[in-house]
Amino acid sequence: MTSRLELDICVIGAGSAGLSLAAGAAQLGLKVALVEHHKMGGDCLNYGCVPSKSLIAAAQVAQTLRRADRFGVGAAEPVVDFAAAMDHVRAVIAAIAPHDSVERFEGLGVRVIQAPARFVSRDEVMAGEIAIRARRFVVATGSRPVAPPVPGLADVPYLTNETLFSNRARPDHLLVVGGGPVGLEMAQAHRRLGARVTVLEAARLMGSDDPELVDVVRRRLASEGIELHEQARILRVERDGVEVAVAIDTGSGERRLAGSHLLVAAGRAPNVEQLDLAAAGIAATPKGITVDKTLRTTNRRVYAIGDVNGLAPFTHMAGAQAALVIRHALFRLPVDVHAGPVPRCTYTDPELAQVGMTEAQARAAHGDTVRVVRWPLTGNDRAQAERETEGLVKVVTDRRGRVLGAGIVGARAGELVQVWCLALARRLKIGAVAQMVVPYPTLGEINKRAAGAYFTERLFSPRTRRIVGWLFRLG
Ligand SMILES: Cc1cc2nc3c(=O)[nH]c(=O)nc-3n(C[C@H](O)[C@H](O)[C@H](O)COP(=O)(O)OP(=O)(O)OC[C@H]3O[C@@H](n4cnc5c(N)ncnc54)[C@H](O)[C@@H]3O)c2cc1C
Ligand SMILES: NC(=O)c1ccc[n+]([C@@H]2O[C@H](COP(=O)([O-])OP(=O)(O)OC[C@H]3O[C@@H](n4cnc5c(N)ncnc54)[C@H](O)[C@@H]3O)[C@@H](O)[C@H]2O)c1
Repeated sequence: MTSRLELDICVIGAGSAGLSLAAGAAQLGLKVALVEHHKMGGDCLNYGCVPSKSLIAAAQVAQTLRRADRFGVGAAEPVVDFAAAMDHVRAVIAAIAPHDSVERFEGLGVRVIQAPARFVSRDEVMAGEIAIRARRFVVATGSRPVAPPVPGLADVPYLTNETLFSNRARPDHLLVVGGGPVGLEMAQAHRRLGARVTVLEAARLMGSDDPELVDVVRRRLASEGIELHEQARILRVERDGVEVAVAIDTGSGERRLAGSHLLVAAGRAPNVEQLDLAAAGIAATPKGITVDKTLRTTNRRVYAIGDVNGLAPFTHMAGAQAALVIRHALFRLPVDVHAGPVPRCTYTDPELAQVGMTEAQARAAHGDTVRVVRWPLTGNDRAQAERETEGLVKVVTDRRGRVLGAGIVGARAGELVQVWCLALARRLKIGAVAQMVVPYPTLGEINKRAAGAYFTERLFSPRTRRIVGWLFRLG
């Protein structure tokens, strides 16, 4: 029997975006419902960030053992219990799950409804047997892995991020389709845990990142024994006994690669099919629900945040978009989703982090007036101490020194990039970072040194030397 609910806000989807929105709105005193048809926590907790970073951590331990002799500690080929590594992944998910749980959200005053939601009109949603009317709806239904249109793919068993972390037997040979963040993070983790790994990428690895920085990652992956095929067009996929075989066009002919497992990590599609968006007058493209700068859809009562709008498919951006909707819908403040920087980090080893424009984007926008400064990790004492000297920071500014973007490849790049996130968010000039006093010896010093490099030429120029000489002799 249908029951009715009248609310201030109805949030559809309990992933990173929906949870942040529901928690914020409920704590501000609104009557909120959160509708989720599957697992609380969505992709990030169950099939995305959390399991992938947990597996990467296990793989890092294995790699540290292998390379311990550089520190005078006996190196050993680690004995990897793959199922136990997956138990570790499960345990991390379980440790974080209470934070995203029904119990916690009900404790915050949110009505959690575990059912699929769909629009029935511009201002009503059906969630199972509950008809919900609300002043505002927020669609936060996320995305799912896409299967590329490869002949034969539908007829072979393959893994995606939704099934990979349930696999408890180490693949003998993992074939990975896609050289984006999912493909590369998981390729390296599996390689380090003892699998043979081959990556097949249709274009180039990490296509949206700065090629100079990607090169450092590429070299490391190859040196660890991962077979990388870029510009590889997959012709077909087929079964080969118990194995899966992929035929690729290498440009100079066909090549056949057989593996024990196939992971498809070839991009994402928004979860919109079940929502009956047309019933609510909400427009969408294959990339996601169409939103304006306030994250409102073509139905002004409805917002769309997180992966489902296709703007910036990252957990931190899902949270940031939830905060914008709270500002706009609850506090009636102006917001612009395009105004702030979008940082990202791929957690390969070395990590590759980027915020703001890459050099190519900056040159396209500002021409040759941009300035580029770099600082290598070899020039950092802490990196030397830890034998983590591969990588660099690269900062791009406009001609007045305003920071346009920064990219870092190296150990803990995701942590190191944060100062540049602040610089971009506050529209700082590079001098602000150069003047910062930071503890020695830290990896973070590379940021200050890169910023300092911007001024080196001018600081130690003949003109400055003349001025200093003159000033010094004055007294
Ligand atoms: C392997 C992997 C690793 C990743 N690693 C990182 C990382 O390190 N850092 C990072 O920032 N990002 C990472 N991401 C991306 C990140 O996971 C996503 O950007 C984030 O989870 C998006 O959150 P969301 O709330 O928009 O969607 P989701 O987390 O997908 O949540 C959407 C929720 O809506 C529910 N839902 C869908 N349709 C309906 C319906 N009709 N009714 C009710 N409920 C519905 C779903 O069940 C789901 O729970 C990773 C992604 C993957 C796949
Ligand atoms: N560290 C992180 O922040 C992190 C980690 C993992 C995933 N994510 C997010 O998850 C999303 C999905 O990641 P992803 O890596 O699956 O997608 P992606 O779109 O970033 O990369 C997919 C790659 O697959 C390639 N590809 C597509 N079709 C192919 C084919 N037929 N044959 C060979 N290669 C093909 C593409 O050229 C591309 O390089 C991303 O948007 C990312 O933001 C983030």
